[in-house]
Amino acid sequence: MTYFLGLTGGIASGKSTADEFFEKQNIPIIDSDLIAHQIMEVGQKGYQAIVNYFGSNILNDDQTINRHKLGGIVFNDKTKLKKLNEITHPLVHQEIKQQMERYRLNQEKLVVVDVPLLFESGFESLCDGVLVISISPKLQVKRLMKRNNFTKEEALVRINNQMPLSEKEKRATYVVANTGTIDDLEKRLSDLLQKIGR
Ligand SMILES: CC(C)(COP(=O)(O)OP(=O)(O)OC[C@H]1O[C@@H](n2cnc3c(N)ncnc32)[C@H](O)[C@@H]1O)[C@@H](O)C(=O)NCCC(=O)NCCS
Ligand SMILES: Nc1ncnc2c1ncn2[C@@H]1O[C@H](COP(=O)(O)OP(=O)(O)OP(=O)(O)O)[C@@H](O)[C@H]1O
Repeated sequence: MTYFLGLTGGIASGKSTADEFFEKQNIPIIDSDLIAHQIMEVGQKGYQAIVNYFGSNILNDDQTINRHKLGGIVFNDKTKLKKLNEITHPLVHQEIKQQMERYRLNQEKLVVVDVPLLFESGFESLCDGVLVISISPKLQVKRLMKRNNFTKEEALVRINNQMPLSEKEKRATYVVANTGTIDDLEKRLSDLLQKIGR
């Protein structure tokens, strides 16, 4: 039986950094951010619906969707974020489920399913356990500002568009703090794999 480990957390809490560790252990990852990006590529299922709703001003010169610009729009307008979610989420969820089914059929032992909005979209019921990567609000702001070159205000807007990390921690099966170095995180994840026994 495949064990599906849901992986979630807040924006910039360290999910992708955790994925890098799991990849090094040859554990397959289903990456929903990547899937969301793929479905909005030119000619893919989400592209036209997004352009129809948001208009051609969100396009780059080569007709690809400018995600930075789109992010700037939706994270400052709840109605537009809701609309983007309505377009993208069914497509993303369908692809995640298909990938899960393929791994199940291949009798893969452990698969990590990285879904930033896992609890918000009720995905925990499809997972055998959920790991939340947690950090303090202060560190989250700091890492997000540094990675995305955001002002503090821009970082807070993104964070506040998500379920509070403290709420996610309450709902988690496992919580791993990413408050130290990346080596510390890897050690904690390694201990977790021992615990899960895979
Ligand atoms: C708004 C978009 C274009 C911004 O793209 P960008 O490349 O700048 O960011 P990226 O996709 O890498 O997301 C970074 C992080 O933002 C957060 N985030 C992304 N989408 C959302 C959302 N709809 N609501 C709240 N937080 C979100 C997540 O923590 C995610 O890990 C993009 O995030 C998007 O299309 N979002 C809608 C689809 C979605 O919900 N994706 C999340 C996985 S299902
Ligand atoms: N332990 C750590 N020490 C220092 N920097 C870290 C640590 N863990 C992650 N980072 C950095 O913090 C930033 C956010 O981490 P990461 O991209 O893994 O978060 P994420 O949860 O995947 O973000 P998103 O929700 O946007 O997908 C990155 O720049 C990453 O390199």
